[in-house]
Parts: sequence; structure tokens; C-alpha cells
Amino acid sequence: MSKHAYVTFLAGAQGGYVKGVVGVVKGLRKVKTAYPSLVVAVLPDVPEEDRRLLIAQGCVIREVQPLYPPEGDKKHMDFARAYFVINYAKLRVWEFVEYEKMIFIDADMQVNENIDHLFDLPNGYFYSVLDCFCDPSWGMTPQFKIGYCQHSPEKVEWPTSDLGPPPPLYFNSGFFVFEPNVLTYLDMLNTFQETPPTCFAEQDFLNKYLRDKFKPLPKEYNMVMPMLWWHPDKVELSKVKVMHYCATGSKPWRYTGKEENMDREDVKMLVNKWWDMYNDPSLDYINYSSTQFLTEPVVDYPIKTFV
Ligand SMILES: O=c1ccn([C@@H]2O[C@H](COP(=O)(O)OP(=O)(O)O)[C@@H](O)[C@H]2O)c(=O)[nH]1
Ligand SMILES: OC[C@H]1O[C@H](O[C@@H]2[C@@H](O)[C@H](O)[C@@H](O)[C@H](O)[C@@H]2O)[C@H](O)[C@@H](O)[C@H]1O
Ligand SMILES: [Mn+2]
Repeated sequence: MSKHAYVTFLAGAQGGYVKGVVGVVKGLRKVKTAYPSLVVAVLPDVPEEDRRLLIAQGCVIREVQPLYPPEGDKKHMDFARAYFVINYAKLRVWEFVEYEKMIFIDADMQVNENIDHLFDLPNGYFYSVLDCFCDPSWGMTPQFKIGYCQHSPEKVEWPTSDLGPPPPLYFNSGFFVFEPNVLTYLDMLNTFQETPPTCFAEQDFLNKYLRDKFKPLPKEYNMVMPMLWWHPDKVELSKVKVMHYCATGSKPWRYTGKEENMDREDVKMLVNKWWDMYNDPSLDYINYSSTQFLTEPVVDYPIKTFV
């Protein structure tokens, strides 16, 4: 078994994110990754038919348990988006210690280029891409209120006299390179149990917990969609290696075009691009595996374990 793998996270059925996972695994095949067996950390509420679909698409299913924050101060339960609370379960990926290094990727991302070289980065660090503070989901933060973003720090200078030192670099936790490790995992969970929830859930937690280990990756490895309109001067779509459909209304499988910015031509193009890959039968596991002359037998999925 390979010591490297890509991993994503899947919860529930309502959001349609299983389609996102299929999009990710097909994207990985399209760019001819050496690690096409996408590990999917699924919560117990993911229905069996979705698990079967993912296995048929060449994914490896790993069930994980939900992770809830200590109740803490009730007012902190105001997440930037209500469903963010389930994202704390992402921390469970640190328990996948049969892999030495993994690349975590949200289900709402599309891989455009082979990024396997990230597995060769030096060990001992955590690699991720800087987030953008301009989206209204940041509305409750001082950064948003004064219009400060780490992608264009020259535009609005941080008022040190009023707010103290500028905030430390902050990554988006939709994409990261990490090393699963039992000791880190246990320590992380202990710290987590003592940490009141905050608006960006596991992303805030990881930013704090991994501050000393964090090394920024170029933004092309996780192009958060709101960058297109908040920092147009910084975006070159042809160079984007991994696109993150995180703007409100932009998840391709439930796109309606109605929300703010969703009628933009670049957004429509990106949504179509995602659908082209999703609908491409040559990227289905069954076709791909036959072209790769895989000799391993296809083992039937043990349904019983999930009933
Ligand atoms: O109902 C849900 C919500 C989230 N997710 C997973 O959690 C990730 C983080 O949520 P999302 O991408 O919607 O957050 P955003 O990046 O839009 O803030 C998703 O990509 C999925 O992998 C899921 O499977 N089901
Ligand atoms: O649970 C916290 C979540 O936080 C992140 O949310 C994003 C997103 O909501 C954008 O719309 C904002 O513009 C962006 O700045 C913000 O960070 C991750 O993408 C997601 O994977 C998850 O970790
Ligand atoms: Mn996402």
C-alpha cells in the first residue's frame, strides 16, 4: 500500500457533497495522479448507496465519528455558516496513520493539474494556502470591518494603535498537506476539548493549533473563489491548480446562478468546467481501471458493517 494518499471528508446526504467527492476523484484521475485511491472520511450519517457509489468510483471509505466542541460560551456557537460545526470531524484524518503523508482536499474542489509533488515537501510542517478575508462570511471579524486582507495588505494598513499587532497568517482549511500521527492526534483532541467553538470551526482551531508548523503554499493550490472578485489582479485562472468552489451559491452540483456574483462569466465557466469533468465517462473508475490493466480483484463491499 502506498504511504501517500489524498483524503476528503463527507458528511450527510442533504448537501449533495457526494457528487463533489466523485468530482475530486475523477479530477485526480484526469491529472494522472500516482495516488488515485482517494480516501473518504465519512460520518456515520452517509447513506450506504453513497458509500457504494464512491467505492464504485475507486474511493476508499473510512468511517469516522463526529467531533463536537465543548459547549463553551453559547455566543461562540454562531458559526460563519451553520453547518460548519460538522467540519470539526475533519480533525479525525490525523488518525489515518497507515499513511505517512496525506493531502486533504474539500469535496467542493476541482483538481486541474497534477500536484503529487506536494508529497515531496519536507516533513515536519503543515502546508496550506492563505485565506481571503473579504467575503461577507468574515463579517463579524475586525479584518472585514476595516477591509484588511492578507492577500493585499498594502491596500488597508493594519491600525496597530487600535487593534494591536496584525493577525498572524491564516490559512483556508479546505486544502492542506499533513502527516497523520497518533500523538499529534491525541494532543489535538485534548486541546480541542478545552477550546470553545469559534465562527470558522475546525479552520480557526487548526490555525491556532498549527501556527508554528504552518508553511504557506502558493494560492494556486487552493484558489478560493471569492478571490476572483475581491483580488482580480492576483488571479490568473489558467494557472490555478486546484479551484475551491466555496463562494455562496457556487457548489456546481446545486448551482442556480441566483446568488451574488454567480451570474459572472468566469463563475459560469468554472461551474461548466466542473460538470464537464463530472460527466466525462472516460474518467469513471470502471473505464480508467480497465485502461490501467489493474489486476487486483474487485472485492464486493461489506454492507453488513454499516447496518
Ligand atoms: O453537508 C456537508 C457539509 C460539508 N461537507 C464536507 O465538508 C467540507 C467543508 O464544507 P464546505 O466545502 O461546504 O465549506 P466551504 O469551503 O464552502 O466553506 C466539504 O467540502 C465537504 O467535504 C459535507 O460532506 N457535507
Ligand atoms: O468549517 C470552516 C470552513 O472554513 C472554510 O470556509 C471558507 C468559506 O466559507 C468561504 O466562503 C469564505 O470566503 C472563506 O474565507 C472561508 O474561510 C473552508 O473553506 C471550509 O473547508 C471549512 O473549513
Ligand atoms: Mn470547501
